Amino acid sequence: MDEPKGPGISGYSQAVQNASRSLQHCLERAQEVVPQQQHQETPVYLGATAGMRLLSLDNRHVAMEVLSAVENKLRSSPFNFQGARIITGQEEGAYGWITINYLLGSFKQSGWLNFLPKLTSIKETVGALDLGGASTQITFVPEQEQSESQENSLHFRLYGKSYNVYTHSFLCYGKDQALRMKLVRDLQNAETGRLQDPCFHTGYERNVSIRDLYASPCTANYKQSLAFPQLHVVGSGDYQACQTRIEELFNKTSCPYSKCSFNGIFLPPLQGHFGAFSAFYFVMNFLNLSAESSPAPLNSAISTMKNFCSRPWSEVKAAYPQVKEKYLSEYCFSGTYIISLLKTGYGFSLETWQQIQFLGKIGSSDAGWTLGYMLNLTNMIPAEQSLMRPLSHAGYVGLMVLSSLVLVGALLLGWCIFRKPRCLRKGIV
Ligand SMILES: Nc1ccn([C@@H]2O[C@H](COP(=O)(O)OP(=O)(O)OP(=O)(O)O)[C@@H](O)[C@H]2O)c(=O)n1
Repeated sequence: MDEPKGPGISGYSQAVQNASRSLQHCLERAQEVVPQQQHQETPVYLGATAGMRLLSLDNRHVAMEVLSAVENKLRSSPFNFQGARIITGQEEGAYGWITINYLLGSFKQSGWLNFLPKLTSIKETVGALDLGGASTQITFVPEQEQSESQENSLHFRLYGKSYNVYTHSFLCYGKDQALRMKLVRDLQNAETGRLQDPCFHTGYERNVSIRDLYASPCTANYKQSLAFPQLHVVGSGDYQACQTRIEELFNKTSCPYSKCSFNGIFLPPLQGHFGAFSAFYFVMNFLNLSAESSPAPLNSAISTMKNFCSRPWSEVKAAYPQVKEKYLSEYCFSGTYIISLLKTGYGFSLETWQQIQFLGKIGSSDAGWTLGYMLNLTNMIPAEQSLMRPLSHAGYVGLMVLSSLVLVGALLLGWCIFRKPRCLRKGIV
């Protein structure tokens, strides 16, 4: 879901209109894909994520209005609408983990997919890294079963096996909110409305409304009265300086546990392979750093970013005329943010970076929380493994012959008992 624009009424009605427009588009697409005779029996669920969690924190009433506008639209669709709700960060992490492990076949350990040899050859489950616009999630099965923080642990029983899973969702650490947080921090020392920003290319300029910038619960605490209504951002394209500013977003000063990621949040030692999807993939794929067979090592990812950020905006724009300007202008920030989040935030090293695979799709399905949400709501993942093995062809034929013989025998016996044919009567009487 798109992020809320701001607390002004026009911003909110804009958010409702945007939600309604994207939904209309989704419904039209679904009506094309699902055969018409199956529309009525096709269940539809709607889950909203961190953009709506933030809107709800800021103005619960408006968030409920958005949800009810969406509900009305879905109710009037030809599908079997089952409900709309805002999911928690913990659910978002868990469903992302379920999706990728379901698609990779890790729960059944059958390894039925062979197009991702690196991940499908693994016997254990794969960790999930999800990056959105407003939040980011990390979810994996740690080596140690006992967790130091109950609020980060989940227990699943799937196909007869138990999983103790670690998960955490960082609200405000999606890439759009992280950029806002960086800008308000930069503003703290600003004397004028002009800001030199190393996370944008040289020659790039953007005006940002100060009111919009502070309109999110992620930035509200930094609010200060400024003499200028607009921030004029001017790019200076410097990866190293950009990284230094971004790293200030991760507070590593105190940790009440044996180990933390940042902001005092428990993180057990990283374990196994990870699939990184959503914006992790969009950005790394654009930068050619997501090769499925062997992702670029951390050092080459850093040199790619250094080189990309230093390119003048006019050159970047000319090289990628097909990419939306909003996305293109932010890839320097986003790529740098991804490296900082994984390296400084979660502590991936040169070695463990190699365990990350950036994934857009697995087979033909999107990697993301939505499939896991649907599998859970429709009870499609059993808690216990079925003990019945499917019959072989020979077994099936044998069973059919045996049941036919039993049936014929039963009919004959019935005929003999009720009709008492002469042959039998003679023998019996
Ligand atoms: N081709 C694309 C598509 C999306 N994005 C960006 O990817 C992010 C994630 O978008 P989305 O998957 O829609 O996640 P959200 O719904 O924003 O996730 P959340 O609410 O959990 O933060 C957004 O910053 C969006 O601008 C991108 O860089 N390139």
